[in-house]
Amino acid sequence: MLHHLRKFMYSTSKALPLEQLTRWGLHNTAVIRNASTPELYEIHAMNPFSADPETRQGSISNTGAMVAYSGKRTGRSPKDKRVVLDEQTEQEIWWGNVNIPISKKSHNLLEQIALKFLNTRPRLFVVDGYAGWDPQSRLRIRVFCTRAYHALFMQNMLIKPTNEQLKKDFSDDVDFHIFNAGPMAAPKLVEGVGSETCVSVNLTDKKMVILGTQYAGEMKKGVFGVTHYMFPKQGILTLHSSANEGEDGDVTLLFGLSGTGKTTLSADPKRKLIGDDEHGWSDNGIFNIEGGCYAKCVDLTYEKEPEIYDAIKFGAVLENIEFLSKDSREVDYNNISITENTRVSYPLDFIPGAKNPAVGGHPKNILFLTCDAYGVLPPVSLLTPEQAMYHFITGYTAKVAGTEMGVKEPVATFSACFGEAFLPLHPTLYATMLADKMKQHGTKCWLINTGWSGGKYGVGKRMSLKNTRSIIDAIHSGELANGEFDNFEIFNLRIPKRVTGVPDQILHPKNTWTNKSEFDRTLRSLGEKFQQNFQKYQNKASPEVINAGPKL
Ligand SMILES: Nc1ncnc2c1ncn2[C@@H]1O[C@H](COP(=O)(O)OP(=O)(O)O)[C@@H](O)[C@H]1O
Ligand SMILES: C=C(OP(=O)(O)O)C(=O)O
Repeated sequence: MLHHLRKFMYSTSKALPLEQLTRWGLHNTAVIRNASTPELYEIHAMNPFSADPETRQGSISNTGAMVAYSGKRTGRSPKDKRVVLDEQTEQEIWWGNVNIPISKKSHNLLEQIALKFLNTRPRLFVVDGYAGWDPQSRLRIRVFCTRAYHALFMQNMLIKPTNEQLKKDFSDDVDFHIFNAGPMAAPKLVEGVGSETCVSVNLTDKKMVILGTQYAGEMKKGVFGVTHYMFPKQGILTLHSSANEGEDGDVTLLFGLSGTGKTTLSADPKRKLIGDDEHGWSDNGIFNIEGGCYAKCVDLTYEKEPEIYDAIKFGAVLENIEFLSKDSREVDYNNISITENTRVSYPLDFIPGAKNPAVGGHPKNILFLTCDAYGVLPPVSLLTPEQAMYHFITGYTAKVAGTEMGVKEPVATFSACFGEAFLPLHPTLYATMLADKMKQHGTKCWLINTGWSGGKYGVGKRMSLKNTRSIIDAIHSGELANGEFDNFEIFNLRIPKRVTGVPDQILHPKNTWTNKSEFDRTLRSLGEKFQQNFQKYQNKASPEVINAGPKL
């Protein structure tokens, strides 16, 4: 049966030139490159509902999405990420907690182990695609992996080349390789490896090895990290943001850490989606780095997020969800027994009206989304250019449960550029580029709290999506920029007096707290945390930017 299937499946029309395999010592003969979605579904569904959660391939949902399980790791593993320290990277990289060094020798050992694994699997998938919609600066990415789910995921997340482009751009070398041997544990005996998981990047030789994690997000964020290294060298700023475009062509960027609302809020029926997570800002404007979206689907309902709900169909990949019943294959979005970080990946064009090509002009508005677990930051405030720099470098939010392993409830965190985990270079480099571009294009910047209101986590409630959406509508209509403002104490932010569709009393968060002195204490304590955090940037930031922070 398997033999028959193989003969049937492995068409040679998209075959990879042999030397592109042998140069790595790859001799697996069952190679499938840029497989069609049905082919991937057939392979994927061969082993549904295996008793062993580590190996179960998965199944298909009642709406036609591929359903897959990533095993033990259901979020990214930032503590297990390594970057090769060599002559080139030694001076360039922002070494520390985010970029943990590993020797070239160890990386090469991991690569050899991964290649052995790829050689011994029943089949090897190759995914070739672009990162970046701007033809002038796009990167050619090649992924080797052994699970149909990973192949479909990356075929969604990279920009799909036509058969002609495949021949022209992907026959020789490419710009970056990913060797995904995720189902195999990392050998702890290799120096520099800290656990059974290791994601090791060699920025000089442009390759990445994944061992001991099958969480698909590791691949897409791996590509993002590389663009953060390569694009700024060409004057292109990389952004951990979503982007959309209004009827008049005005572009908005929505920055934010995981779970703050980039994907949810950028899917807006009144605006065209450019992308939900990763963008570049060049002299030509904004371009999406990806070909697809990767949305959280915990508690998803049609009523709250119709565009995302409807995107869960044939060609989408649902990761780590449970069914309401196995008979119906209907998905239970409220079930978090596997993880809170249930996800769905789908191509951009699954969102009605998404832009193709996914590019836009220079942004008119930038929204910093922060999910404040203390419930003291206002739902919206307008930032001066100096405050914009301060808050960009600070990158305050609460990490919500799920996306990173080990986070169980919201934890206040400061993540530079709203994406510290993906920055190979020092944050002030990206912050300076942002300041220059904002100044050049007259971009306005707003801080939006999509987190708690009426008290901290456990006491208050998450800001309603309806109110956040009304706030964003009022930014887009120009109502807020032209309206009146009050001053918000300690942080000295301008908060609007009124926003259409939003109750006046929630605009100043103190009004939503029953215990006012507790509010004052919590606000002051958050201000202190900001100041403490900013100390590490004190000698690199200008006095104006330092002065734009909270005053106690
Ligand atoms: N006020 C709000 N604004 C944005 N998202 C909210 C809000 N309240 C609840 N949410 C939920 O928070 C999650 C945001 O996730 P997502 O948009 O995928 O974040 P990101 O793309 O930034 O990682 C979604 O599950 C969304 O339903
Ligand atoms: C997929 C990820 O990003 P986000 O949560 O921002 O979508 C991730 O960080 O693993």
